[in-house]
Amino acid sequence: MATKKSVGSLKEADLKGKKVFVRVDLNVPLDDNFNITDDTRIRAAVPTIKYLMDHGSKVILSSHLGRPKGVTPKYSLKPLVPRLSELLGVEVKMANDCIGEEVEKLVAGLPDGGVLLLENVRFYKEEEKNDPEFAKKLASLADIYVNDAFGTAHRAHASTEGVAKFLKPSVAGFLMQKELDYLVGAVANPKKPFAAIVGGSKVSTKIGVIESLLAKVDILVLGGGMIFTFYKAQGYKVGSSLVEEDKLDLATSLMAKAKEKGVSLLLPTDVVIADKFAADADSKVVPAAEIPDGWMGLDIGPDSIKTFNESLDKTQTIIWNGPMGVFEFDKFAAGTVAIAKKLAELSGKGVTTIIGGGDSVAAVEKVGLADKMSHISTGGGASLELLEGKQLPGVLALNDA
Ligand SMILES: Nc1ncnc2c1ncn2[C@@H]1O[C@H](COP(=O)(O)OP(=O)(O)O)[C@@H](O)[C@H]1O
Ligand SMILES: O=C(OP(=O)(O)O)[C@H](O)COP(=O)(O)O
Repeated sequence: MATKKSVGSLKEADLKGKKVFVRVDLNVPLDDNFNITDDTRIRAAVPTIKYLMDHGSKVILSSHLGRPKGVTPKYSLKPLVPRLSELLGVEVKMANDCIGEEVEKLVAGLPDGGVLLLENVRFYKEEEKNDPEFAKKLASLADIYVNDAFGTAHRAHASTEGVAKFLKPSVAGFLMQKELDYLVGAVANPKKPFAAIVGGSKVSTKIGVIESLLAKVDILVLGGGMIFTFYKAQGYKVGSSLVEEDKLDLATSLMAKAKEKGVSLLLPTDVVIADKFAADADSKVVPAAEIPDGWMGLDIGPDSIKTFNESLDKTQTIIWNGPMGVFEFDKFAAGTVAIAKKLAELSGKGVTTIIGGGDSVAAVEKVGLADKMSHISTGGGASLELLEGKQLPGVLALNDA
């Protein structure tokens, strides 16, 4: 079955004076003093909220923060109110709960265009259990449901899935639609040649993505910790690099599958090795097949960067998931930085560049190139599931267009 891409549109909904329950993903990182260290997800939620405000809706925002077990003040959404208010240009009201009488009163007092933020929906265990009675209580607050929480769309929870059953219309917000357009649309009908770059630590977490992409791409570039399993499968010495011994046959079969499908599979030809897993490790560049005992590969080497760049120059669509090396250590960030720079450069030339969530987004942000890409996903797990060809419960629950 094709992944659901088309869902009811927010633009078709009658919004004036309506109470709209909007599930957003405001699960942002906070430091020990409750300062927001990355507000990307808040900014990404703004277009839908503003649209609803401008169309006279009473906006009820719901989100989770972290993974609390019961009511946990540390996971309150209150610290987000000032930034949200600033971005929206209104004073956002905060509820101390997400259901119940006090919340109902606050909703009743909302003017058209007003915004109320409900407290962390995961303070109730019923949320993650997708309890229908709890979903019904959430739904009873509103007339319409909008799901804009792409980052949580792979969870079948009460506020992301259950609530849609009790409210009509239930539609996707603009962020959700944009994520689907890129991660489903661009991948299903890419401008060709189409390349995927897959990195990250382990083959095991990316098998589904690699298999699914092998059916679609012209070029598959592999980097990160997973390459050593591919090297070992070819009989190379890998020193103390990360290897998944139980995935050697799988690596061999993925290489065979690429050949069978005519996909150009590119593995790094040289690697940056280290004498220990540390920021201050001794390092040197060696050919991929010559990693000495006691050394581990932590980044792709300069020759590989050159070859990868030359291949990427020929493409029209690129999707990237997973860093090329241990980019958290500056010494081993060059491969990841080079790929980020190449994608930024190609975006400027009209190539569609999609960053599929997770650590690759952190890497692109670290080098300040986030705004140069065609699309940066706000969901790690959710984008991975989409790229694997899975359906997202939060999307399936919405009314079809
Ligand atoms: N050669 C390597 N050896 C060990 N770890 C690596 C290597 N290359 C990358 N990594 C690590 O992989 C992690 C990201 O992996 P993963 O979670 O699979 O990526 P993503 O979050 O983008 O999907 C990073 O923390 C990075 O340090
Ligand atoms: O941060 C999130 O996921 P992500 O780290 O995979 O992008 C989402 O807010 C989902 O959170 P969850 O994984 O606790 O359900």
